[in-house]
Amino acid sequence: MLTKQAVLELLYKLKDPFLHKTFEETGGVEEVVIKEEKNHVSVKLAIGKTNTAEQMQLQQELVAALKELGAVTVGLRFSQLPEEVIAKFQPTSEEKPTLLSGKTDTKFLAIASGKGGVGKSTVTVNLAVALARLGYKVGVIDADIYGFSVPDMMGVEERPKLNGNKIVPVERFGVKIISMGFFVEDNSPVIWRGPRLGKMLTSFFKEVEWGELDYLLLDLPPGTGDIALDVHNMIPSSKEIIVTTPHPTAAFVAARAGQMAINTDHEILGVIENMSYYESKVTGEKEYVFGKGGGDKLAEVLNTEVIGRMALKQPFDEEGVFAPSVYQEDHPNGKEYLEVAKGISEKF
Ligand SMILES: Nc1ncnc2c1ncn2[C@@H]1O[C@H](COP(=O)(O)OP(=O)(O)OP(=O)(O)O)[C@@H](O)[C@H]1O
Repeated sequence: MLTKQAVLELLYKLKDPFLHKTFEETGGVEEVVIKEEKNHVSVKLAIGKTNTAEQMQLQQELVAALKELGAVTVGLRFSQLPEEVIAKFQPTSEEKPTLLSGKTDTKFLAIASGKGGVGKSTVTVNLAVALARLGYKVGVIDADIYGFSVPDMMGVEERPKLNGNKIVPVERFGVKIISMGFFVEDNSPVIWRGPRLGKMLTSFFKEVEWGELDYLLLDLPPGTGDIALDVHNMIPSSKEIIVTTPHPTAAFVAARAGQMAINTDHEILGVIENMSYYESKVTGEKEYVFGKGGGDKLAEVLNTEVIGRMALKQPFDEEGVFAPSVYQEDHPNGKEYLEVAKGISEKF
């Protein structure tokens, strides 16, 4: 039965993942609200340290346990316990250098688009694989938090493991991947709010055991909203690629994303025009099904160049390999991505 009493009993027994004391001892249960008619429960917990791998694990366990109690939807909010309470249980905490501290040789490459569905994630995934094919050590952060798709596109079914308090990214085609998709249950109704999403993203940099990386690619949320802006501001120094289709309207919208990159001091490396053309299987002729000129127009507006044009074409069917959006090395788009990756590695 989903009652406040039952939820409180459950919470009191759980331990703060950072302080290793029960929430009864730390006094960390701040709020429990139940909406009976919707079988919804929302819980506010104060913990020793927020946005850690341990918090993510606690979230997963908590959602599962609350559902077992009968909750259909769950809202979780975390905040930090007051310093004096933390000090009582944990006298010191040390700040370690991280990927975000600027003491890293990793090059950040963000992939942005003006709107959804133009192929931004497809470009991210294939550029990452192409850079790995060239021998670089590559990571991908799927920062498209609401619309995460990188794991699916690369055919990743497993979830990351923990090593101590660090998250070990999943590796596929030589690319290390981290995605919000790994921390959300399938079709989970967990409600993620704006600021929390931003903090989650920080932990993707700080709490993940990336090892040495030459390139870290970021699949940005589409558009120019808050999250996209948060992400732009969060990365210390990043070059950016803007993806558009050849349609003039798409390019017009993409220009706003480009402007956002410029406003946040991210240098634009170039434009990739995706779904540029369709090559007829019969005549070999190129048909410009989505129009022509969008990429060039965008590049002109942003004072940059078109660094790649990808055909409207699915990857080859490959027996035993499930990666719906990864182009093979001998695929026309696979070859084009390799050229783009070479160009990027020469410039950057
Ligand atoms: N060059 C291409 N040829 C054929 N299909 C493509 C191509 N590029 C992308 N697609 C398909 O188009 C759809 C949208 O692509 P994708 O998810 O990469 O776009 P997106 O811009 O990241 O969208 P969102 O931001 O909404 O997640 C996917 O189904 C993808 O497989």
